[in-house]
Amino acid sequence: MSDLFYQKECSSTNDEISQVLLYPDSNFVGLYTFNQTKGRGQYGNTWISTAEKNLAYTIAVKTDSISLSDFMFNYYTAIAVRQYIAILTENTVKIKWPNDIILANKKVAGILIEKRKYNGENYFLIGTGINILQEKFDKISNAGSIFTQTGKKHDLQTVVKEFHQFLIEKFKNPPSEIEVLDGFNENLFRKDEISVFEIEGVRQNGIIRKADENGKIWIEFENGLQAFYHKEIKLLY
Ligand SMILES: O=C(O)CCCC[C@@H]1SC[C@@H]2NC(=O)N[C@@H]21
Repeated sequence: MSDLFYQKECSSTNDEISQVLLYPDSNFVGLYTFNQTKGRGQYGNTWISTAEKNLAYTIAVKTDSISLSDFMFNYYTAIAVRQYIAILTENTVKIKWPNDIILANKKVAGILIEKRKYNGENYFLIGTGINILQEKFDKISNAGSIFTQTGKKHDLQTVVKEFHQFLIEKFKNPPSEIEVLDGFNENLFRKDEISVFEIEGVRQNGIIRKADENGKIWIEFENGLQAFYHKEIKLLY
């Protein structure tokens, strides 16, 4: 059964989705709110969102319905969210490795993928926060919303319904791993451009060349190519 549930207020859609995964055959079930009070980001960070301005959404997908490796599924999710926001905004949208969604140089969406077992079934919980109408952001943050970046105000209910259908379609029809990797690299933020990175507190210029099938990013420095895992390197932008 694929359904979409709404909660007026919710701690975290990734945590509360268990309440709506009622049957062993539940798959592609979504839960959303516009008022998430304990949003979680990657690596134990918090995800803070202004009430009634942004979308917090989680879709539960059975792991055995996905043929991609975890790294590739992570990339594929970023590709799908990127594509949806590009279609919605009619703008260029990029993926900042490993899975932040960038519109006009600001992060407008973040993705948190977790694996959990409910009713004896293993699920990917794909949580996406999309900043849609929020007007003000911390000046030093790299965050923005679709509104701050395009000047357009989208209807939250319309967006979530379209987004849910879009993701179901994508997850039911995943392409090959080669296509995922190519699609990811085609939309990689700051690929082939000189950027500033921070490695163990030291700043260095380098050029992003590619993301690989093991989840690493390859960056060219003066002394050659080097590969990094997430958190080993920070792109300053
Ligand atoms: O960029 C990140 O660190 C990931 C942020 C993910 C936020 C979304 S909002 C919906 C879902 N529920 C959560 O608590 N987190 C994810």
